[in-house]
Amino acid sequence: LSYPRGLYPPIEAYKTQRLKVSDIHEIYIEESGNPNGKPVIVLHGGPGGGSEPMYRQYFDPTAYRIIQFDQRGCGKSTPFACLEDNNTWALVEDTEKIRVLLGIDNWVVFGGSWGSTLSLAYAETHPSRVKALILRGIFTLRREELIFFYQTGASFLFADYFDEYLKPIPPAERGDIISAYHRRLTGTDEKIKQEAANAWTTWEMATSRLMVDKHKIARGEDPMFALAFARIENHYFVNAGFFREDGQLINDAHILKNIPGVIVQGRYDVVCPMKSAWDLKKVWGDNADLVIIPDSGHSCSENGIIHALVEACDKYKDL
Ligand SMILES: CNCC(=O)c1nnc(C(C)(C)C)o1
Repeated sequence: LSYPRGLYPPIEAYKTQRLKVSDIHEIYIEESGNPNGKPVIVLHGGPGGGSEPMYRQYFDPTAYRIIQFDQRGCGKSTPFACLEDNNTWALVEDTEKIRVLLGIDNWVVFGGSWGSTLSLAYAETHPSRVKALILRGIFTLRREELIFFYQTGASFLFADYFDEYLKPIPPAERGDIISAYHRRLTGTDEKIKQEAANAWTTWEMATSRLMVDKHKIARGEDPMFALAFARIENHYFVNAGFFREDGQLINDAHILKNIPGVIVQGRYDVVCPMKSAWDLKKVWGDNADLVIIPDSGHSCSENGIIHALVEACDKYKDL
């Protein structure tokens, strides 16, 4: 299969700033591209994954004012890996605070994986602020999604890496792996905490692409990245995403009916299986263009995913 569209060239931020968003949290914000361009907010995954310079490259830098930030407790936002006062609705309001700070009326909202979760939570709360949604690897944090990836499901396809993910958890606790990891990721034994963070993160890095990428797996051994990623992800999961009900983001997707959007979904995404993209499309309706990439997994760096995301960003750059 050929995917002619690639990333735009790497660019640097032209402005960075920090914004105090609560008594304890301060977030790090970057702007790049064209200061007078069409604004787009880029919501990173995880939660707790932090933003990346590569995320700027989906956008035509002459057309877009690209805004990124590190969500609470990760990347350059502080305090590092902090779970206190860290929840979905606080991040939705942080996104609004950034919009107001930057003097933006409405914007394109771009997010993959957890970033798609946060994009949906934001758009369903502030629909009038969203010109279009560009989403990848739909994750709505339903119980069935968490069970599939963290308990039983993906384990059938990546049985080898699943055994590594199980290693820090004794057999007696394997009936509820997310809770078992929670005890270790929030405990007082720093060695056990780091070992759990590395194993949790490596599981996700190993399963993120159609073809296992040893280089990507290495991120699981980056102690700082793994600690924030694992602690914050697990915290959101044990709290079921802080939603009022299981399936809230799908149930409320009728709110998006008049918002145009593109959903880019890898057919073989085992981290955020395509059922969630399908269920979302059925409620969001005709304004959602579902693009299933036949030979991709979860990662935003798969060739087919990049091609479709760059096409989607070009489609909305004149909105
Ligand atoms: C369930 N978490 C999926 C997610 O949001 C995610 N997966 N990998 C990432 C990073 C690219 C941020 C590492 O985020």
